Amino acid sequence: MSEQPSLDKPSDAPEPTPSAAPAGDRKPLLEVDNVTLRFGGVVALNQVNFTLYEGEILGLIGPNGAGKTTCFNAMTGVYTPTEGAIRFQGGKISGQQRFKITKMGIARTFQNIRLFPEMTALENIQVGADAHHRTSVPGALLRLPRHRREEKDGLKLAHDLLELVGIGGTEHEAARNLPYGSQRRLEIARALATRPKLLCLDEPAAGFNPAEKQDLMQLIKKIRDTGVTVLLIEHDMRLVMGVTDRIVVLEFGRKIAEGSPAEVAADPKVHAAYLGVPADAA
Ligand SMILES: Nc1ncnc2c1ncn2[C@@H]1O[C@H](COP(=O)(O)OP(=O)(O)OP(=O)(O)O)[C@@H](O)[C@H]1O
Repeated sequence: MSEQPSLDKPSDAPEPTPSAAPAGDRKPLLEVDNVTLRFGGVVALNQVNFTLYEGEILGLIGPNGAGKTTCFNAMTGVYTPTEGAIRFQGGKISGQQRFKITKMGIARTFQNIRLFPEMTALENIQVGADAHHRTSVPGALLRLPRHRREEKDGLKLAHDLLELVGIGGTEHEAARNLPYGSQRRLEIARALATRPKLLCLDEPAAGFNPAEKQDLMQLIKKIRDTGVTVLLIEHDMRLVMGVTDRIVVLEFGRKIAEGSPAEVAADPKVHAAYLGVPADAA
C-alpha cells in the first residue's frame, strides 16, 4: 500500500483555474449513472454517480483500492458495468467496444507507461492518430490521395503535439531512449492524437519530482485551454488541489464526497477516509 497524502491544501499551491464555462450553463459531457461493478465477490464500484462537464478538469481521488482505475476502465470500454450506465454526450457508451469509445472522443493514459519502446516518438503518436483514419487497406497500399493527405495531416499533428507537451525535437528518438518524464509526456501526446473531447489521465505524475509536477500542472491546464475536458486520477494532493475545478472522492467503491477542492479538503468524511479519523479529531 502506498503512502496516503495529506489533504491540507499547501499554502503555496496555485489557486485552481475556474471552469471554462460558468456554473449555470455547463453542458454534461460524461455521466456516470448509478454504476456498480463487481469482480466476483469484490464490489469495486458501488452505485457511483457523477457528471463531468465540458471544459472542466475533474479530479477522481480516493485511497488505494477505492475504485478509481476501475471507474476509468468502465468509461473506456475495458469493463462493462454490472449495473448502471455511462453516457457520453447523451449516448450510452458502457458495454461498447474500446475502439468505438476512442472514436467517439475519449482517450486515456495508463498508470504504467505503455509506449511502443522501439518505435520513435513520432511513430508512437501516429499510432494514436490512426484511430480516425478513413483510408481502407487497399487505399493505403495504393497510396491513394486520401491516404497521402491523412499521412501528411497525421505528421503535422504529431509534430504539433510533441511541441504542445514540451518535448519538441524528440521526433526521431526511440521511445525507450527518452527520459522517464518525456515518456510520460509522449503518452499524453499519443492520447491527444486521437483528438479526444475527454482525456483521462491515470496518475500522470507518478515518479515525478516537484518541478516536473509543477510543469505537469501547467500542461494539464494548457490541454484544457485547447478545448479538451480532463479527468485526472492522482495521489499527489498538491497537484490535484492546484489543477482541478472539482473533485469526486471514492472510498471502497462508493462516492463519499464531491465538490470544489476547498470543499473536499474540508470534508470530514474525506479526512476519515485518508487518515482514518475525522478532521477535527486528527
Ligand atoms: N480485474 C480485477 N479483478 C478482481 N478485482 C479487481 C480487479 N480490478 C480491480 N479489482 C479490485 O477492485 C477494487 C478497486 O480497485 P482499483 O484498482 O479500481 O482501485 P484504485 O482506486 O484505482 O486503487 P490504486 O489507487 O491503488 O490504483 C480493489 O479491491 C481491487 O483489488
